[in-house]
Amino acid sequence: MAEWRMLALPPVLLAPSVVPNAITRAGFYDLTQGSILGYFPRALEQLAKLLPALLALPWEQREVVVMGRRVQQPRQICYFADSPTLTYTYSGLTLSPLPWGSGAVAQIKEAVERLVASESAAAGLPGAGNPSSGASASDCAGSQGTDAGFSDDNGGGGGGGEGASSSGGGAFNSCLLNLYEDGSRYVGWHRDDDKVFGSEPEIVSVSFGATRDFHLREAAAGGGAARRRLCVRLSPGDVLVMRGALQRRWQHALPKRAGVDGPRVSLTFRRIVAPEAAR
Ligand SMILES: O=C(O)CCC(=O)C(=O)O
Ligand SMILES: [Fe+2]
Repeated sequence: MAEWRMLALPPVLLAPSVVPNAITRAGFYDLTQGSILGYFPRALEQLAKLLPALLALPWEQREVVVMGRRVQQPRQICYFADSPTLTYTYSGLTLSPLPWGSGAVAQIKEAVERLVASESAAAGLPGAGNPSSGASASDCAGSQGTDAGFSDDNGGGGGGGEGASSSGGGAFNSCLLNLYEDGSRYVGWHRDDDKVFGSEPEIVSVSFGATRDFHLREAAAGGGAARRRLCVRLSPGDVLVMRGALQRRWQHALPKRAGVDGPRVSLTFRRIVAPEAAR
């Protein structure tokens, strides 16, 4: 039975008999051996009003290569970053970033950075950083007229001046957004363990629109044991932090859900610490 170690104060262990495979309380959890998951329900609920602006972004359904076959992704995506050099390539697809600008995505970015810093500090965890360090929405707003809307002074990755592990907190330098038009749209099991994000990436997601279930499972079970699994129900304004060994030891997915008619948008904030352009 899963018994997740909760890191935040008060140090409450989830009772397996009550919530064996779900996390419903706010806090940081160590799922296994430094695989950190933070869950902050409704933390950015006040930004749910931005859903119409998010839906109006230039979404694209893109083609990827899965096991040698070209297929359309079962969702739409949109990608933002600090600089045009922060491309992101996965499954044969290279994403070229849009600049943050000063709209909904920039607003959410700033709120996410503040939230992660304050929750990390409250839990006594590293990653408290300086919530307004590095590239902020106001930096970008003040830099219109530079390279197609990109700011001059923060290109090249390594946001916040942190080390290559990327778990150090501070500003995010990129964001992959997903649009799931209804319950037939999904993302399959995967890990966001690409080299560009460093060895211990921190990825923070924010959800808006329809409520959907986010699933996690151990990438490999230890010693012949069954893989552990976990489900987190994500509602508008919910924030999920993935840190430490989580991308190495666990996979995640957002499965199809019959009966969900409305769209869901997720923003997944990341730090590119080893830009593809620099290789
Ligand atoms: O939509 C979500 O919450 C998950 C998206 C995800 O896993 C990803 O963008 O890598
Ligand atoms: Fe992911």
